[in-house]
Amino acid sequence: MSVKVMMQSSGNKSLAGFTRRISLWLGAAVLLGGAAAVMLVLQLIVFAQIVADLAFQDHALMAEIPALKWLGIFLVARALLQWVADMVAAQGSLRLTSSLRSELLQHLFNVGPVGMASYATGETVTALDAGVEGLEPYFAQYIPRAAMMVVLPFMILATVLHLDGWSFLILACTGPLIPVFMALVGYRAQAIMDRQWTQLLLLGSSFLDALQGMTTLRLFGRARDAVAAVANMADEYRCTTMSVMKVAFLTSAVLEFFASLSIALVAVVFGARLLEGKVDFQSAFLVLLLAPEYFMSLRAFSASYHARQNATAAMVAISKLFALSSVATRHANQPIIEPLVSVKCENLSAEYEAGRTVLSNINCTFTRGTLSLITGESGAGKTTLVRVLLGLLSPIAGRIVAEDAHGIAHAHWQSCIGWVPQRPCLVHGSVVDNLRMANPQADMASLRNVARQADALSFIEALPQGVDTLIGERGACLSGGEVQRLALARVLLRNPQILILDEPTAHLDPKSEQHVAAAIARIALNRIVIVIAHRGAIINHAGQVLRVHKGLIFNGLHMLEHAA
Ligand SMILES: Nc1ncnc2c1ncn2[C@@H]1O[C@H](COP(=O)(O)OP(=O)(O)OP(=O)(O)O)[C@@H](O)[C@H]1O
Repeated sequence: MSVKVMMQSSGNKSLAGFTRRISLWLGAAVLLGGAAAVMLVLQLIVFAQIVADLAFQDHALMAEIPALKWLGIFLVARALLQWVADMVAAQGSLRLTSSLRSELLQHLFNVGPVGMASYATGETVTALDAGVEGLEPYFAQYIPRAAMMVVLPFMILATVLHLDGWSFLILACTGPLIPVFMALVGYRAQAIMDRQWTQLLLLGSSFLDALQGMTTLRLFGRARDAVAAVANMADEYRCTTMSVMKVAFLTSAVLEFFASLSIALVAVVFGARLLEGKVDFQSAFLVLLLAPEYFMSLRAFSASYHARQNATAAMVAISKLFALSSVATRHANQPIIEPLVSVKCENLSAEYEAGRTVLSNINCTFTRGTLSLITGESGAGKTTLVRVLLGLLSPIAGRIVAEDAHGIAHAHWQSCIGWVPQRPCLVHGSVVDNLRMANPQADMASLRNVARQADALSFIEALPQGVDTLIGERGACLSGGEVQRLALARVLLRNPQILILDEPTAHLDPKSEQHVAAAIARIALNRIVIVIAHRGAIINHAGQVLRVHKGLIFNGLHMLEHAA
C-alpha cells in the first residue's frame, strides 16, 4: 500500500476514485470501528446486568467481580479499537492527500508554464494547499463515520429488538429522520460551501496579485483601492464562513432535539410499562443506555457532514487543475554523452489556441559551433519557437531532430538544454546558493570560472559579502543586468550542450554588452547556442541569423526585405 502504488493506480480524479485508492485503509478502519461498536454493546449489556443484580437481585459486590472484570475488558478494548480505527483512517487519509499533492504538482509540471499561463497563481496555490488539506477530514472522519452510522445503529436495533418491540419501533422510526434531514439541509449548505470556496480562491489570487503588483499599484495611486478590494473580499469570505457555521450549529441543534425527543419517548413508554410490571428493569435500563449511543453515531456523522461538503467544493478546484491539458513534452533528465552537432526543426507548426497558428511550417537547423541568432518584431513568434525547442509547448505538426556526429538522433536531447529567459528566476539566498542550483557539488574555482565567463565576477566581488551576499527574492537587490549575468553564469555551470538565451544583453551597458557578447561567442565554439536578440553587439558574432516574421522563418536579414 505504498504511496507509489497508490499513484500508479490513479485514474479516477474524483472523491469516489480517491476513496477506492485507500479502500484497504478505510476498510480496516471500519472493521476496527465495528469491533469497537461490538465492545460498546457488550459493555452496556454487562453494565446493565451489574446494576440490575446489585439493585434488584441483592447480589453482593464481590459476586459481581467477574462481571466487573469483563466490563473493564470491554471498556479498554473499545477505547483501544476506536483509537486504532481513528489512527488507521487518519493514516490512509494523510497518505492519500500527500500522494495527491505530488500527483497534482507532477501534473502541473507536465502542463508547464504555457498551459498554466491563463490560470491565476493564487488559485493554484489555494487549491494545492487548502484544497488538498480540505480532503483530509473527508477521508479521515466522514467516510468512517458514514460507515459507522450504518453499523452501530443496526447493531443496537438488533439488540433492542431482542429486548423490546416498542422501543425498537420508536428507534427504527426516528433514526432515519436524521439522514433525511441531513440530506435536506445538505442541499442548501452545499451551495454556501461552494460560494465559500470560490471566495477563498478569489481572495488568494487577489491577495497575491496585490502583493506582486505593489509597485505598479503605488505608482498608479491604486494601492488603497487594492487593499480595500482585498479587505472587502476577506469580509465577504468571513460572512460566508459565518453562514456555514450557522447552518452547522442549527443542524446540530435540530438533530440534538430529535435525538432527545426520541430518547424521551423511549423512556416514557418503557417507564410506564415498567411501572405496570410488564417489563423487567434490566431490559429497560439497557434500552435506555443503548438509545443515546444509537443517536450518537448519527450525530457524529452529521458533525462530519460539513467535511463532505467542504471536500466536494475543494474537489471542484482540484479537478480544474487536473483538467488542464499537458502542453509540455516530457523528457528524461539524463545527460547525453555524445556531443550533439545539430538540432533540426522540420516543418514545425505551433499554436496556443486551436485555429490560431503562431508558427507555421518552420524549417531551420541550429549547428554546433555556430551562434544562431533569432530576431524579428515583437509578437512574431520568437519566444514561441523557443518554447517549442524547450518542450514547454508541443508542436501541432512537424518535429525536431537532434543528431550527434554519427547522424544518430537522440530522443531526450531536451535534457541537454540550458536556458536563460528574459527575466531569470533567482531564489532568495546568497549568490553562491543561486549558482549552485545548477550544480550543488561545484567548487569555488568552477564558480569563479563561470562567473568570469558571464562577466559577472567583478560585480560579485564588489558585493558587501562577495559570493555570500544575500540577493533577495528574484534577485531584488541586484540590477537587471547583474541578474542576467548571474543567470548566465549559473547555466554555464551545468555545461549544457545546447544553450538558449533570450535577450541576454538587453540590460547591459555597452561595455558589459561587448564582454558578454564575446563570452557567448566563445561559448558557442563547442556548443549549439541559440540567442534571441533584436540589436546590439551580439549580432556581430552571429554565424546564422533567422528572422521570424508572422509565424514564418527567414534565413538572413535580407530575406525579410525580400518577403516584405
Ligand atoms: N500563453 C499564450 N497563450 C496564447 N497566446 C500567446 C501566448 N504566448 C504568446 N501568445 C501569442 O503568440 C504570438 C507570438 O508571441 P511570442 O511571445 O512568441 O512573440 P515574440 O516574437 O517572442 O515577441 P516579443 O519579442 O515581444 O517577446 C503573439 O501573438 C502572442 O500574443
